[in-house]
Amino acid sequence: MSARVIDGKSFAAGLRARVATEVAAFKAATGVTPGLAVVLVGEDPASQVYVRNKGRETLAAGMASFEHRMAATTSQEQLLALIASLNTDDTVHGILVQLPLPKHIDEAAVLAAIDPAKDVDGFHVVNAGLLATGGQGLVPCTPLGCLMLLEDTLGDLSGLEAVVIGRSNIVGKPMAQLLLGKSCTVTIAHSRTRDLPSVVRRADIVVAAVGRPEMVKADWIKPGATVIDVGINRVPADEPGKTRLVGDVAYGEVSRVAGAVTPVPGGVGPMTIACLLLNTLTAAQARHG
Ligand SMILES: Nc1nc(=O)c2c([nH]1)NC[C@@H]1CN(c3ccc(C(=O)N[C@@H](CCC(=O)O)C(=O)O)cc3)C=[N+]21
Ligand SMILES: [Mg+2]
Repeated sequence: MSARVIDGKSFAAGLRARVATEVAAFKAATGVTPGLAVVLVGEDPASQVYVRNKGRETLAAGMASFEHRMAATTSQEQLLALIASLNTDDTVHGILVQLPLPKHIDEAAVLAAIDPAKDVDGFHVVNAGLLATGGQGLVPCTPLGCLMLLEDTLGDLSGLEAVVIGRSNIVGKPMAQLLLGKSCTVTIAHSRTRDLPSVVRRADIVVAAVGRPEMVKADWIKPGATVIDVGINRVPADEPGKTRLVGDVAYGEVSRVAGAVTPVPGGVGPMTIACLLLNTLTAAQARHG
C-alpha cells in the first residue's frame, strides 16, 4: 500500500483563486485594495524564499504588496518606528515581520507592537489568546493551512487522536488549539517527550513541526494515519555542493505505512502563503465590513 499524496500545492492554488475572486468583489464594493506589508530585517535564507513567493502571489490575488527590507544592523527602535507607521497606514491591512529577527532585537516586543487587527501571522498575544479561548482572531497561517488539508483529506475530525510534534508558538501550540477546536484528542509532544515513537503510534493525525530532517520514521506511524509534514529543511544533496529540501518526516518509508501524507516541497509550504493572503483579505474585510 502507498499513501495518498496530499497535494498542498494544488489546494493552495485553488484557495488563492478563491481569495482573488473575493478580493475583486471587495474592491468593487468598497473601493479599497487590501494591502500586505512584509518587513524583512537581515538576510535569513528561509525568509528570502518566503518573501520571493509571497510578493508575487499577493499581487496575483489583486492585493497591494509593500516590502520593507532593513539591514541586519537595524535597531529595535527603528523597527518599532516602522511598525508604528504601518499600524496607522490606511493602505496596509496586514503586517508581517519575518522571523527570525537578528539576535539584538527582542522578538516578543516587536510582535506586541503590531496592531492585532493587522497581525496576519496571528502571533500577537491577543490573537493567540483569542484562539485559545475560541474567539474570532487572526489564526497563524501554517496551522490554518494544515487544518484545511486535514479536513479536505478526512472530513470531520471529531474524536480523532492527534499528536502534534513541536511546541512552538508559531506552529505547535496554535495547531493543537485548532485541532482541539475540531474536537480531536490532542497531544503535544516535544524534545523531552518520553518514548516519542509510541506516543506518535497512537495518532490518527500526526503533525510534525520540529525542524529535524526526516526524524519521523515509518515504524512510528499507525497504519492508515494522516501525516502532515511542516518541516522545511535544507540538506546536502547527493551531487556535491547542491542541497535539497526535506521535511521532518522520512517521506519514502512513511508513505508506505500512512494513509495520506504531505510532500515537501509542495505540501504545507504553499498553504502557508495562501493562508497569509486569506488572512490579509479577512483583516481588510474586518476593517471595511
Ligand atoms: N513572520 C513569519 N511568518 C512566516 O510564516 C515565516 C517567517 N516569518 N519566516 C520564515 C518562515 C518560512 N516560511 C515559509 C513558507 C512557505 C514556504 C514555501 O512555500 N515552501 C515551498 C518550497 C520553497 C522552495 O522550493 O524552497 C514548499 O514547501 O513547497 C517556505 C517557507 C514562512 N515563514
Ligand atoms: Mg517546535
